Amino acid sequence: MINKDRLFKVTVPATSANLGPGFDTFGLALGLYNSFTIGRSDEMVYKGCDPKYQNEENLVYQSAMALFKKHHQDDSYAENLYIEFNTDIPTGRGLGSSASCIVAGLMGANLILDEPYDTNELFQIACELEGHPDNISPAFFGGLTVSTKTDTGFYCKKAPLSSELKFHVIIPGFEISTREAREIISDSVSLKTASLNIANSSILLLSLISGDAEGIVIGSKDHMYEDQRKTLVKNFDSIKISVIKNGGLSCTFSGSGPALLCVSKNNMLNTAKIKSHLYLLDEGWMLVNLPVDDFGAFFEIL
Ligand SMILES: Nc1ncnc2c1ncn2[C@@H]1O[C@H](COP(=O)(O)OP(=O)(O)OP(=O)(O)O)[C@@H](O)[C@H]1O
Ligand SMILES: N[C@@H](CCO)C(=O)O
Repeated sequence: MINKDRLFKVTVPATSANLGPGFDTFGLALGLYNSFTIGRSDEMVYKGCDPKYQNEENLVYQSAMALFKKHHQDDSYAENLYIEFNTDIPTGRGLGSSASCIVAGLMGANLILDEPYDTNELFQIACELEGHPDNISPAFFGGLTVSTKTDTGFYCKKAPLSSELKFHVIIPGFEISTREAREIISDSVSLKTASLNIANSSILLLSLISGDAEGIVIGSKDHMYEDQRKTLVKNFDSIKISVIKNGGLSCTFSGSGPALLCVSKNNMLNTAKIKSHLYLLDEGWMLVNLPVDDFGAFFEIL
C-alpha cells in the first residue's frame, strides 16, 4: 500500500554542463523537466519508469537510500518506496538526466524524513554521488552556475546571464553514458592546455554575463576533451560548422554529450537551415530551443 498522505513531487530541470572549456565547472539549467512523485510504500513501485531501470540500481532509489542510510547511520538500511516517473529529459544525452534522479531522490527522501537536512547538505551529498558538481549545481539552484571543490566540500556560485542570449540543444537519437565519455579523455593535460582552458572559460563567463558575442565565440573553445569525445559522435564537425555558419556563436558538447549546446544572440540563429542539414544525417538529430530555468529543483506536497 502506498502512503498517499505523504507523497511528494520533486521537479528538476535539465542541465547542460561544461559549455565548452568549463569542464566539470560550468552548468546551465534549462526549461525541460523530470518530475518524480515519491513516498513510502509497502512494496517497491517504479511507475512510469523504463523497465531497464526498475531495479535496486535505480538512481532515484539509490540516492534516496543514501540519505536514509546517512540519517539512520546504518549502511544496510533499506525500505520500499513508491516512485512515479514523469520524465522529459532524455537519458544519456548530456542533459543532466542522472543529476535529476540524484537531486529528486535526495529531496524526496529528505521530505519523507521531515527535512532534517538543509539545501547545502543535500547539495554536498548530491555532488558526492554524481562525482562532480557541474550538473548538480544548476539542477539545485537554477541559472548559470560555476562550481568547485574545496577542502571542506563543494562550492557553487550563480552568475547572472545576459537576457539577449538564446540556447538551443541538438539531441541525437542515441545515448553515450557519462562513464564512456569520461573514459575516452586523457586524465592529464599540459600546463599550456590547462592555461588555455582557464583563459577561455574566464572570457566565456564574462561574455555570458555581458552578452558579448565575440567573447562567446573566442571563449567557448575547449582544448581539453572535445577532440577526443567527438570521435564518439558521427557528424559532430558537420553540425558544428552548420551552426556557426547559420548564426551560432558556439556549438559545444552539452555535458558529456552526445547532445550539443548552441549559444546565439537574440534571433540570429537560422534554425530552418540547421534543421535541413540535420535532416540529411542518419542519427535522428533534433534541434530544440530551451529557455533558461532560473529557479532549479522544487517540490510540491500532494
Ligand atoms: N528517466 C530515468 N529513469 C531512470 N534512470 C534514469 C533516468 N534518466 C537517467 N537515469 C539514470 O542516469 C543514467 C544516465 O546518466 P549519464 O550520466 O550517463 O547521462 P546524463 O546524466 O544524461 O548525461 P550528463 O551527466 O552528461 O548530463 C542512466 O543510465 C540511469 O541510471
Ligand atoms: N563535466 C561532466 C558532465 C557530465 O556529467 C563531463 O563532461 O563528463
